[in-house]
Amino acid sequence: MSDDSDVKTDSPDAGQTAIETVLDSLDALVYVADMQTHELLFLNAYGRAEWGEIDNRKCWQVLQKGQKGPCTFCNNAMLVDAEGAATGVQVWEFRNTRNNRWYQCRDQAIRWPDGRLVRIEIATDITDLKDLQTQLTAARLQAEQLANEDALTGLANRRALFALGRSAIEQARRQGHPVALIALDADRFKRINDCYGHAAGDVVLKALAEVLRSHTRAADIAARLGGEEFAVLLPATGLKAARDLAERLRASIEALDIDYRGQRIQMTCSFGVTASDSGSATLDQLLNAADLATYRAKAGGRNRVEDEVCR
Ligand SMILES: Nc1nc2c(ncn2[C@@H]2O[C@H](COP(=O)(O)OP(=O)(O)OP(=O)(O)O)[C@@H](O)[C@H]2O)c(=O)[nH]1
Repeated sequence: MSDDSDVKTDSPDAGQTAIETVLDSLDALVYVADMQTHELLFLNAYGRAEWGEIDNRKCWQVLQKGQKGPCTFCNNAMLVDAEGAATGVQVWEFRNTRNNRWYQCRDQAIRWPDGRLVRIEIATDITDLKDLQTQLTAARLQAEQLANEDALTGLANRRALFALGRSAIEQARRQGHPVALIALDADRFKRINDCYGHAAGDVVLKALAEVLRSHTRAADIAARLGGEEFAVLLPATGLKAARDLAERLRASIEALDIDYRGQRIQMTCSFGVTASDSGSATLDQLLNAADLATYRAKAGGRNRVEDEVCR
């Protein structure tokens, strides 16, 4: 038995209509362009709705913005090999220059009915996915930063000092360089909190961190170990240079005149300095030696620098 619909789908025209119906129903851009001239041979309904009719134009004239010639990123050359045979599907991601949306493009060279090789592209909009990826990357970077950064001062935290410090010390040991550590502890910080309030104490800790930041090199690691305790790890630095730096830090902190809501706050710190000549000490050993020296600085009257060789 044969009815009207059988007759329609059997005819070449009907077949073409069916294929175009399928292509025009896709939630994706499908286009075909001549690989030599870039003449646009087919654009499905999705493409026409987004970029307009073909109107005897080339692919780059329809799909891209303000170009005077073919796209600099055109991948036609990758779609055929040296013998002119199709190389298969090339998948890539691209941000369209006309609508700024992201697409995953699947490109391929195919034989057109008249025998020439043409380029077919199927491109799906992945903008939402890209936005999500961007948000996830930003969130991951932020989480990594938060995990390594002291929230109040923005300095490295204890965890980061250990993570970064171990590799800095390892490098110093391999190169036979010295490595030094300055520990500092705010003097009578409880009084600052008690007199001016905890928020004022926070402002003072931030000012102290700023002094450390402004006196250290990129390779140094300034960290807040917790509370009012800080440390600076100094790669390729011997005891004498570290002591000199600690003295400059001490004087700069003593000279701070912090304005907190109209009140002037001064502070001092006690410093313990240590160094390992050949970089052979561990970070724990450096911290312990610096702690001993800090303890002596506190016991000796505060606002001073003491040192301790780390063996
Ligand atoms: N504002 C503020 N205060 C903090 C923070 N962390 C710790 N502190 C305070 O720092 C003070 C430390 O006090 P202590 O350990 O007694 O030492 P100190 O008063 O500095 O005395 P010395 O170390 O002996 O000179 C405490 O009052 C803590 O509450 C913080 O993040 N912000």
